[in-house]
Amino acid sequence: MTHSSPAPTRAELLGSAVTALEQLTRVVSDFPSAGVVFRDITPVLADPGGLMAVTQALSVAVTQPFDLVAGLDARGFLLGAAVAVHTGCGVLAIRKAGKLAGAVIGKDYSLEYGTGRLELHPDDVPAGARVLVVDDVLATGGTAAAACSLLIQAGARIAGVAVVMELVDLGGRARVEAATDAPVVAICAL
Ligand SMILES: O=P(O)(O)OC[C@H]1O[C@H](OP(=O)(O)OP(=O)(O)O)[C@H](O)[C@@H]1O
Ligand SMILES: Nc1ncnc2[nH]cnc12
Repeated sequence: MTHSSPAPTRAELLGSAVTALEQLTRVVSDFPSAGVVFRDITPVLADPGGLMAVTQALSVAVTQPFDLVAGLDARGFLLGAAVAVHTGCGVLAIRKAGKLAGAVIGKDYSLEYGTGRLELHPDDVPAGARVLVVDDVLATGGTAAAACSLLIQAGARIAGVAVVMELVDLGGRARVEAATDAPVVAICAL
């Protein structure tokens, strides 16, 4: 008779990701502009255990069911695709302006170190789809709030917003919560 170990709990999956993030995140001062402390998770993603831990944690961070994952340009693409494969969903690319071909809807936003515009192909969103929005960092919340607004405009329902890291002092959570009633969950809050 074989004995398999029980599946890890949600708390264990979140804890493993926090450990990987603490060990592997690169912190860079004054990037991309003076005064910004940049939290770079690319070393976490380059590590097989780190990538798996963060993917598993993002996949269970929001407990509401979802049918589709949306990854936010550009680091959110890596995470969104990983979560989509892990959970058996498709993935939407919410891209910076001028990159998506064909009919798009767009929204201007501001973030910690500038301004931008996000775009989405509304035809890729099935009516009423429950979408999990995935990104690496929640800072001022401008990016995630704009993404939620676009998805809602396209006919989706937001299942939740899952991010790897929340920079709490920048107050982004309130901005996202103004755009959606869905839960906003960060694996780690700094
Ligand atoms: O909460 P906010 O203040 O909006 O900031 C968070 C956003 O900032 C970063 O993206 P960035 O625009 O630097 O793009 P990148 O992923 O292409 O580096 C990060 O990946 C988030 O998407
Ligand atoms: N401080 C920061 N580090 C990494 N990504 C960010 N996006 C916005 N602010 C950021």
